[in-house]
Amino acid sequence: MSALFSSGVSDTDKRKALRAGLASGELQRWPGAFSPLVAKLIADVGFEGVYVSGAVLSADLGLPDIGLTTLTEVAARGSQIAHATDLPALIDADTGFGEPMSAARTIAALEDAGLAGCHLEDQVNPKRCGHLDGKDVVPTDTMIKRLRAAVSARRDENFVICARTDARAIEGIDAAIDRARAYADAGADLIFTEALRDLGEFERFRAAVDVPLLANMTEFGKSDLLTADQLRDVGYNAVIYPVTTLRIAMGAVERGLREIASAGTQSGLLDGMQHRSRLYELLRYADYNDFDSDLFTLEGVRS
Ligand SMILES: C[C@](O)(C(=O)O)[C@H](CC(=O)O)C(=O)O
Ligand SMILES: [Mg+2]
Repeated sequence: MSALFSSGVSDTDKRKALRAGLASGELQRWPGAFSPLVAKLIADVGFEGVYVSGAVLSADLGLPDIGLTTLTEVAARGSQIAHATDLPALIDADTGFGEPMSAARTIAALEDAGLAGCHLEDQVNPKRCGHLDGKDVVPTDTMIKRLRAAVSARRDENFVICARTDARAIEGIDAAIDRARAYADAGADLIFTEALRDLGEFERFRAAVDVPLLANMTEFGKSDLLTADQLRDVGYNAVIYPVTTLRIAMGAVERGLREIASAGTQSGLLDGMQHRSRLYELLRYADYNDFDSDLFTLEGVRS
């Protein structure tokens, strides 16, 4: 069981766990945590890791996902989420927050923040959601510079640097595969294959690239929603559900607010709510009480 106050597993050990998961041949499932509390729930339900989404981080601040957030904001929220769980957390670093030297600094900041890895994408700035039209990619050699800078700044060799290619929707699948190969040669540990259409495209990617691959099962986008079994059978190594928990929560919040506005009470909503006792269980309320009473007893002994 994890420690109180913060994670009981060191950043180094989480990174080793992430690497081991990627090498295990088992599909690593990383739902997005929109808060530290959600990260605790993800661990409790039994997933292998936690994802910290840029789209969610922006939306949570009331902003669209168009590259407005700063490294400081992303690293700070990432740190809160990463330290709330014993699971490794992979964070969305967008385009690296600037030119290659800034991408390098991003890696240092995210390592310091306790993340187990991050992804950098080959979009131009300002970036867009990978499932929307109107995005664009930088030339391959520009992305390679971004990646090389990132890799050279890494101090913990186990920190996972994932390269995301957005090229499928712009240049087609063959170009996306060529880019993935080039990014792996530049030192990427994992390739995020953004906005592939269907199972056949995931299969093509898997057959063409021999580094670990990550699938993005985001809703209302360009990709079919494939099951974990389908992705496992194709040989993908990791899957993220980046915005899913936020969409579930916001759907419920909106329905609830409308009911309170119309019915004048929330009493019809109680069955759908997380109970106070379940919240306290997740937060380990009783363990904090024990900790506190131990302290109290200790003081009693001293006086
Ligand atoms: C994975 C992603 O980069 C994110 O920020 O979570 C988004 C998800 C989304 O907007 O649905 C993306 O795919 O660009
Ligand atoms: Mg993103």
